[in-house]
Amino acid sequence: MSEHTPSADEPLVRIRALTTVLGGKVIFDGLHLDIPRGRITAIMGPSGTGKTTLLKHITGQLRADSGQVQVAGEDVAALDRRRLFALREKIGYLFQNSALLTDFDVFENVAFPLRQHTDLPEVLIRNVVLTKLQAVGLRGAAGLMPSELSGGMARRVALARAIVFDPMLILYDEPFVGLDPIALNQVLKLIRTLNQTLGLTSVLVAHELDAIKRVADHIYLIANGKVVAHGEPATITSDGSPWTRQFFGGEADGPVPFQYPAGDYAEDLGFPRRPA
Ligand SMILES: Nc1ncnc2c1ncn2[C@@H]1O[C@H](COP(=O)(O)OP(=O)(O)OP(=O)(O)O)[C@@H](O)[C@H]1O
Repeated sequence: MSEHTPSADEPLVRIRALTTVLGGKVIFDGLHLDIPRGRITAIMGPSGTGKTTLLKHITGQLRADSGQVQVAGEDVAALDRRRLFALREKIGYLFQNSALLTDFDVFENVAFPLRQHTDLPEVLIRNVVLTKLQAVGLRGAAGLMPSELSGGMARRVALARAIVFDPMLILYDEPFVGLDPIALNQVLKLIRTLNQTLGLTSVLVAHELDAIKRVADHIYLIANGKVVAHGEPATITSDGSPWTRQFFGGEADGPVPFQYPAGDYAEDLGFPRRPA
């Protein structure tokens, strides 16, 4: 790809002065953020704050209005189509809904990206798929259909598929939603184990603070288009700032107001205006 060879302690993802406007709304307003290599980084923030949008910037699905998103030393916006696809092959993406193909069994779901993007012989496809299924503990489920899987199993199959190209980076978007405690623990354990054994870098978007505390090395809290807090789970949640107090304390009112901006209440109710 490029001639730039990033060093091991350079962040894998470097976001600088990112500004994004969608539908007339400012989502990011000069966002700065680093995703260090080999670590598990959690991105948290109120609903609609732009967490999924941030993941789309990292994969180059979305262009910024200004600022820069660098992945492995490359400016994502400057990549041509071919190099963008090459970059995307090195990024695994796990969605909340798992997005398995319902007409294909587990084996074929994991094999799908290999069949789409490579000419590997069947024997190698089989080898890769079974290795990935073994890594998520589901080699024995290769012949099951998605309808026969629990929510936790479906999430693990999707994870096997997300690592099929041995990515350098894996993006988890709401991976814990709807999981029972056992499945949640299995997914947490997998995120941690895969990060270590495959030498991955992981980015995790989620709302479940308890789960995040157990798996993430550090947390970015994003609100109003910027990073409002950053730190290790043990310290960030008690740093005393109004943002962390409201977000991690689950307070209904604070920097994120309870009331959506509105006009004058009395006027809305049709009361006569009071003289000034
Ligand atoms: N293509 C688009 N056009 C216009 N607005 C968009 C578009 N995509 C996202 N948005 C808006 O951008 C904001 C951020 O959306 P995003 O899905 O990134 O938030 P989020 O932090 O992931 O939210 P949640 O926690 O609820 O999943 C939302 O207000 C959303 O409505």
